Amino acid sequence: MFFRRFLKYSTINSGARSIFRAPEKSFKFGSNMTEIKYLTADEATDIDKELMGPKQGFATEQLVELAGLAVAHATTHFLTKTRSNPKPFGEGKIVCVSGPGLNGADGITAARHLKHYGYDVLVVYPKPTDKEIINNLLLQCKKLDISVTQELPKDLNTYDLVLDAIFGFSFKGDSIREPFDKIIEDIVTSKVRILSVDIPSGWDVEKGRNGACKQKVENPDALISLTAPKTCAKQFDGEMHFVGGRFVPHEMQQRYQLNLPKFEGVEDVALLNK
Ligand SMILES: NC(=O)C1=CN([C@@H]2O[C@H](COP(=O)(O)OP(=O)(O)OC[C@H]3O[C@@H](n4cnc5c(N)ncnc54)[C@H](O)[C@@H]3O)[C@@H](O)[C@H]2O)[C@H](O)CC1
Ligand SMILES: [K+]
Repeated sequence: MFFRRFLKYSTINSGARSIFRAPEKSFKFGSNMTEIKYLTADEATDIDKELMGPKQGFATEQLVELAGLAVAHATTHFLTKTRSNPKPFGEGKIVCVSGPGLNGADGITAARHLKHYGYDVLVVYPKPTDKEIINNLLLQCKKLDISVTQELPKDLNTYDLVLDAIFGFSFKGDSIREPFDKIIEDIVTSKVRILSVDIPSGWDVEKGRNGACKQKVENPDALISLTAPKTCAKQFDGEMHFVGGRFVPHEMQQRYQLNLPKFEGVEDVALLNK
């Protein structure tokens, strides 16, 4: 049984580092292969609410920290192992573009971790807020000498990666309001590769790029689905699709039949096969 499981997984090697590549179908003992769960919008919201409510007792800050750390790890895996121009760990310029909600908070948290890893990081936070959680995260970045601006850098094309942390599963509507409409347009028309956090911004949680919104991060190069992939992630056809955030209690995983892949060692991200 273990041998069969082993055969279903492959490892991507890059020097001494490796990351577990899990199949989109994860193994369930004593049964056939069971597909990883793709969440509807309602399921994603329910899981989020339950985790942060009295039933499970997680603080928002805790989940954002765990999500942001997973985003930082997925970013390093992508930049060190991408088929085109991979870079040594800690080398490269990353611009994190953060929206007004918790998707943005995940990105700002990732930016802080990436700076500790040695990356040259810029945070673009276009719409100032009075949310304490976000302002604390921005302060932590500034204390680490990470520049925080409201506009994209003029030399965007010199960056190695854009972290798309603009909108996650609470995005709604058939158009994007200012200033994010222009920002998304500038990102997608640049040459910089994009790693989207949880959902490519502007995609519908279920209909994906076929949703009503015309402005969107149409073709990200990488995606990290947090907690579990949303239905839209079935349409992702970029280079690397990670699932990240190793914090869902086992009972919840079973009740929602998430069928998450096994995370290798201390990894909090797993790469899903396409
Ligand atoms: N599931 C988990 O365990 C965790 C998920 N996390 C991340 O949080 C986001 C969802 O965060 P939320 O705050 O609910 O919303 P968003 O960040 O997706 O965005 C809401 C934000 O966007 C504005 N907005 C909505 N539609 C539009 C529009 N058409 N134009 C302009 N602006 C729009 C809205 O007003 C709000 O301000 C999830 O995806 C994960 O990334 C956390 O990490 C916690 C753990
Ligand atoms: K996003």
